[in-house]
Amino acid sequence: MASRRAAAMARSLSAGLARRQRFCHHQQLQNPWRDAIRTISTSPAQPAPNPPASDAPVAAAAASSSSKKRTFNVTKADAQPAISKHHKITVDDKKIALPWEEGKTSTFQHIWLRDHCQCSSCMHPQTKQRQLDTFSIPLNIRPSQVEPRDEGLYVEWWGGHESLYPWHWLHRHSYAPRLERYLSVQRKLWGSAEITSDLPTVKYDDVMKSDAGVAEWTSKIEIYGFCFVDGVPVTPEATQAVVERIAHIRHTHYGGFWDFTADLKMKDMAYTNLALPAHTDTTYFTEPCGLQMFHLLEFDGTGGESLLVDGFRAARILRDEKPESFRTLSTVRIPTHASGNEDVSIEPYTPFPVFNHHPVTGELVQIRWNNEDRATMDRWADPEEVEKFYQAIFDWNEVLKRSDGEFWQQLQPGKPLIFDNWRVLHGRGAFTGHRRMCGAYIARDDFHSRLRLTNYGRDEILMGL
Ligand SMILES: C[N+](C)(C)CCCC[C@H](N)C(=O)O
Ligand SMILES: O=C(O)CCC(=O)C(=O)O
Repeated sequence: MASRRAAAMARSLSAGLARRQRFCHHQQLQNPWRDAIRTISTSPAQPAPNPPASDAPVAAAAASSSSKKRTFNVTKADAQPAISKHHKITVDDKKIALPWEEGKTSTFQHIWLRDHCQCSSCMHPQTKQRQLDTFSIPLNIRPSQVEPRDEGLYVEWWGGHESLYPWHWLHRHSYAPRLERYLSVQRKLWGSAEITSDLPTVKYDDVMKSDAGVAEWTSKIEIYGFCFVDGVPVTPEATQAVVERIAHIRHTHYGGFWDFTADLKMKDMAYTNLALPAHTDTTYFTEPCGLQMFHLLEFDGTGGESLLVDGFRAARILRDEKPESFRTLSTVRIPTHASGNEDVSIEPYTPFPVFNHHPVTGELVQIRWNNEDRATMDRWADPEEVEKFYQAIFDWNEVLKRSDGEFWQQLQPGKPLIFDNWRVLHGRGAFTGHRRMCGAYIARDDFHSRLRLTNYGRDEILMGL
């Protein structure tokens, strides 16, 4: 029995790892909880501190919920972190200390643990929203019993509410110390030569018929910053159906799904036959669009090639070669606007710099660069900064224009392109003749939702929330 179970565990874990290999073949996924099979230690139950005097505040909500039939919402993961067999779980008036087999000890404040109870009366089983009234928990709440069990840590609280915290949940959410890194994908930065020989592409049929196809598609967009879809019927309808396999379209003042030609129907230079230098779209929104799809439906003229530049690679080059300019473009906020159409004049609630970094990790997460949509820059903390800013954008432009970073491709009917508008800059050569393009925007968070769910599975994602 045990060997069959171990074999099943190994199979499901290796399947999980295999799936992860496909998703993250360009990165070392730092997820120790997925790479090691752990057993569960059953160290003896620890006597909890004496229950409080009878006049201690008891959480009314907790007391009433103990009468309802509840499930603990516990799904046992294939591999669980194990608590130490040799060190005891300790409980004081403020927190619980959990010694892990790996040698570290996590501490959790009682109020935090009670507030994060996963049972079906505290966490809505369908909506995964907290339905516990946090503010009914006494701030000085303490457990009346703590007991390690196979599935996890069992706690009975003052007032009788019972909680069960799966070991893998506790290990994942350990905050003192943090034990696990968030799921993160190491992106593959590219220059034109290397990407031309290895164009990220997926098949229309794969994308349309299964979420596994969408998993491959979204992971390639995340790793490379763009991806072609091969074999799409040359119609706006089929193109819209493909892009909606990722998420609903983000509507803007250009409409939802767009189908455009050089007719200036919208008062933006995209609706002309002019060349457009490398830029990111919608820099005038507080949140620029996440993905953008282009499908060339008709073209009978000359020119009109599409340009892609890996903005994260270009930013790294600028940082290494001209650190002062990189710093300037990471700090100087650039006003932007979209005011061509009579009925709009769009600006973000505040200007943003070209390079926007994650507030916690510091990593570069978003590039906002469109020199055409840059508004008048008349707010300088120090007017001496003006020359430094122009030097910085000249340096940035010089890097963007380097041929080893420019990937030029004439789009083909039937093979639409989708790209990460927070990372990859795009542009176009001037053209003659009739040229009809269709496509759409998708919001960044909607893209990431689909990326994570199709590549990691709902249980895994929910466990991390
Ligand atoms: C909607 N469609 C993609 C056709 C045109 C978008 C216009 C792009 C605009 N100049 C910007 O940089 O945001
Ligand atoms: O027409 C194209 O190929 C691209 C237009 C463009 O850059 C845009 O719409 O932002």
